Amino acid sequence: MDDPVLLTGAGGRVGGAILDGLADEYDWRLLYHSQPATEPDAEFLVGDVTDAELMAEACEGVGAVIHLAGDPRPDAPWDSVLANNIDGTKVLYDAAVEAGVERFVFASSNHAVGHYETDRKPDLYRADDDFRLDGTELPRPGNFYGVSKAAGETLGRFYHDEHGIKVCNVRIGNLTEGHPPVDYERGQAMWLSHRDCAHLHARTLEADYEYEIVYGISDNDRKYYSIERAKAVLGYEPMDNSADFDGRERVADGN
Ligand SMILES: NC(=O)C1=CN([C@@H]2O[C@H](COP(=O)(O)OP(=O)(O)OC[C@H]3O[C@@H](n4cnc5c(N)ncnc54)[C@H](O)[C@@H]3O)[C@@H](O)[C@H]2O)C=CC1
Ligand SMILES: O=C1O[C@H](COP(=O)(O)O)[C@@H](O)[C@H](O)[C@H]1O
Repeated sequence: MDDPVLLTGAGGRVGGAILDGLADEYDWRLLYHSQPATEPDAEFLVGDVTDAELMAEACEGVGAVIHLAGDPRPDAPWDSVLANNIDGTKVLYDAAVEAGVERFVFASSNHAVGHYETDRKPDLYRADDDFRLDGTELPRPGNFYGVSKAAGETLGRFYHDEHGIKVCNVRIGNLTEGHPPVDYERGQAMWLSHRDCAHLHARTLEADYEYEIVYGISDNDRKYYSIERAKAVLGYEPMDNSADFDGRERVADGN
């Protein structure tokens, strides 16, 4: 991707992981919700994704959008996900299509499919369980936040079919820095390390696809999300595995 890349939610956790790994790799245009504490090294804007005029400005001349901005709380109330996640994504898609943006990468979530776990937990969190979701299944959100992520994926389906924009929905697992979640089997099964997060998003900017739903987790021994689609379509080559950690300590380097 030679053209500038718009990164919304740049000041958040996922945005930090992407910029840590890829700051020098792309010509970034960053969207912050409020004025960042330190001056970013890249071009930036401040405002809300529901602001259509600002999103038109944000999308002008960009080749790709990585859309992270939104309310990330699994227990977020309906009013918040409706405005920040659903309406914000729709406003940004409109601006991207109008500006002729080539591809749109959407931060979806494990919570879009949370209810597949209901009758299978805790077994599916364990390494010897071979149940896998692969992205072809229908959404089964476990909360309104998950509903908003399923809605974002469906908006992408519409804008792809209607306008031809390339869309990659990444159902992100649980991003934590340095080590997987401690004493949390679900989190270890869906851990996404910072470097795998950055690499995966680089692949979403480089690979050839039309409309995709992939899972964004590291290559954990415990897993119930398949990463085969991300490997095959995007060329994702994760480096980390939550099984290599004992609590906060890396005790092996299996991958
Ligand atoms: N951190 C994780 O493990 C996961 C994150 N995700 C998704 O990834 C995205 C980023 O998540 P995090 O970085 O963890 O959250 P975060 O809260 O650290 O970052 C989100 C950023 O978006 C901004 N934002 C929120 N509403 C906005 C609006 N209306 N307009 C402009 N900016 C707005 C916030 O100010 C914040 O800087 C979210 O869409 C979240 O749902 C999905 C699955 C897992
Ligand atoms: O989508 C998200 O998922 C992760 C993992 O969910 P959790 O319920 O196991 O914590 C969550 O940490 C993150 O905040 C959220 O945006």
